[in-house]
Amino acid sequence: MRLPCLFVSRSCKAVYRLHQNPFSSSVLAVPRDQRLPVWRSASTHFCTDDRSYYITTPIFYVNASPHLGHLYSAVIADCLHRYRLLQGFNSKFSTGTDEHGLKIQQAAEAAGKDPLTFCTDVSERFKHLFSSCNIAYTDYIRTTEQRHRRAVEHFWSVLWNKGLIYKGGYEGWYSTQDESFLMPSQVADAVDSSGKDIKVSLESGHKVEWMKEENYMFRLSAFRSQLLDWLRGNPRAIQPERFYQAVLQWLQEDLPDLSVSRQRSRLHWGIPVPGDAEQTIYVWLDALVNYLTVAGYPDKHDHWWNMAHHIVGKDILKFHAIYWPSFLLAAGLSLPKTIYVHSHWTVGGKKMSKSLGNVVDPLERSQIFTSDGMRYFLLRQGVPDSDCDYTDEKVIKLLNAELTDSLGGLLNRCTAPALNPAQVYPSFCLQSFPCERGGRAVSEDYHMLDAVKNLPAIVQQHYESMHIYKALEAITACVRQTNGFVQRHTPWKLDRRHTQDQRWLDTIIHVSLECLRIYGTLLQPIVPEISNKLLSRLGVQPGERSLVALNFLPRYQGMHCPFEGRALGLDSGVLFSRMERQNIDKRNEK
Ligand SMILES: Nc1ncnc2c1ncn2[C@@H]1O[C@H](COP(=O)(O)OP(=O)(O)OP(=O)(O)O)[C@@H](O)[C@H]1O
Repeated sequence: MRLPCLFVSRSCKAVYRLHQNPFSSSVLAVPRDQRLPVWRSASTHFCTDDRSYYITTPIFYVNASPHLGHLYSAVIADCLHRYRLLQGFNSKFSTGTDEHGLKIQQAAEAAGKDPLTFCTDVSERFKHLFSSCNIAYTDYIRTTEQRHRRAVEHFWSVLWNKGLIYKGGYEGWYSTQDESFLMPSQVADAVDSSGKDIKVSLESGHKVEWMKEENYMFRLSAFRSQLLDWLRGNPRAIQPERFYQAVLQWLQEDLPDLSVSRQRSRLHWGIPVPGDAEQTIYVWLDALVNYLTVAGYPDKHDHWWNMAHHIVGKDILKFHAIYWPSFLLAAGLSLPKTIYVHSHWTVGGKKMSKSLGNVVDPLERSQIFTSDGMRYFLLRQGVPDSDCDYTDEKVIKLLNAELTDSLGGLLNRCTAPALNPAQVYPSFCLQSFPCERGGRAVSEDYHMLDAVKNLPAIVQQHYESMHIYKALEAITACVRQTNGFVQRHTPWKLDRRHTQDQRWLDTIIHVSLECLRIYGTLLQPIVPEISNKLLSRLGVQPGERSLVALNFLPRYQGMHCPFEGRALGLDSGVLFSRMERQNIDKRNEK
């Protein structure tokens, strides 16, 4: 049975500041049994209690080309989507572009293009980036599409008919850059580049202006207690925990009604308010509804919507954790199951952003470091709780150490004709590596087996909580252990002419290939091309790569191993080529 699941994500401005934390380097504790573990039924079943799962990811604002931060949101969502597919879910993964609003109206004017042509051009750049980086979305939505307009108009009418939108006057601070309203306490004095006194948002640093106009207001203030009930009853609704706490804190503050329209004379690039051609719907209300549009709203949508999970940058948390759930409660719709929040990529300690112009071009970097190289770096170094500074040096060092040397080196050792002249998955000998002591294996080898046996469950737990870097930490630690296993037993010194040696040599290779099979399978959501290359080299067929019933080293448990004796796949070269600083500098100069 295929199970449903959908991802959606969206872009916007910085409204939240966090202290930069050093990376957590927690090494996952793998349970150890000092009595030399004898394990049974190691087959790992990835089940969730609720077999119907639905998850979503952001749409990106098209006022400029994509940068590395945008790719990061998409890669996280893609990784989780692929993970669900490998579990046998029917996963729906939605991304796309947010195309209305004053900033786009202004950017199009500046570019001398009509807004739709401008949006189409930038939207295509996002699509191109995503296809270059293997972002396997199933739905791509543009907020300028007719299906979305219909959904927004319907949504608005539901809120209006319930009396939750009313016509009123808005007067207050507004940041066009952030497309957001601010309380007086969120505004500070500043001086612009020409020495003029201005007011800025304390959170984003962007200029704010006093705005006074008649428009439609949403009764946000009516939803505070329902939001608190929702969060208190669902402590894992917003992850990581620090962001959940931040939202609870915001809910202690003032929650005034929200202006949800603009005068059309100021903003014409947007969806008109149904029944009032003088007003345009607020870009955030418009954009957030994209998640529903993709789910099928206003037609049949429950199937997907009741299982929605969002991936968002911390800059758009307030929109997703306060405004969006309030809109949904108002419309009588269920709330997202989880809002996964990630932090920012910085350059020299400053948030990478279009406005600051300190962006890293993700397309160019993925051409240099490969798509999988970039994906691996972003997911291995990106920590949801804290910001991370980007440098090319970090990428080179990480990829060379973990993909080229550690994983690639292990595969190369175990498949090279010198150690594996028959080019097969060799036999495992239980006498050489018995469940109890007495063979040629030593205690570290048993610990390694135990660690690799437990790895799928540990990785699953980290994928579930979006701590992908922890999943990679755990995999890397196991790869290191397997390299240590090979190094310790120096199979190249064994003499194939002696039966005992030959059996032990084959066993060492068999165990190492089994470890590699587990690593390759678990890495599929992160580095799909590298995993495919690795698994194909091991002779693992596409139908044998699922996370369901991933059974490590069945021969150790006295079970049949379908790979034993099977010919290896073709050698298609090194797993991941070494990155040389000079070559990258030369490419950068071009
Ligand atoms: N530096 C970053 N690190 C990680 N993710 C980012 C970063 N910048 C943007 N994002 C992701 O992209 C989304 C939207 O970003 P947006 O289009 O507003 O870009 P921006 O560079 O922040 O724009 P601006 O410079 O105009 O503020 C964010 O919510 C987040 O998901």
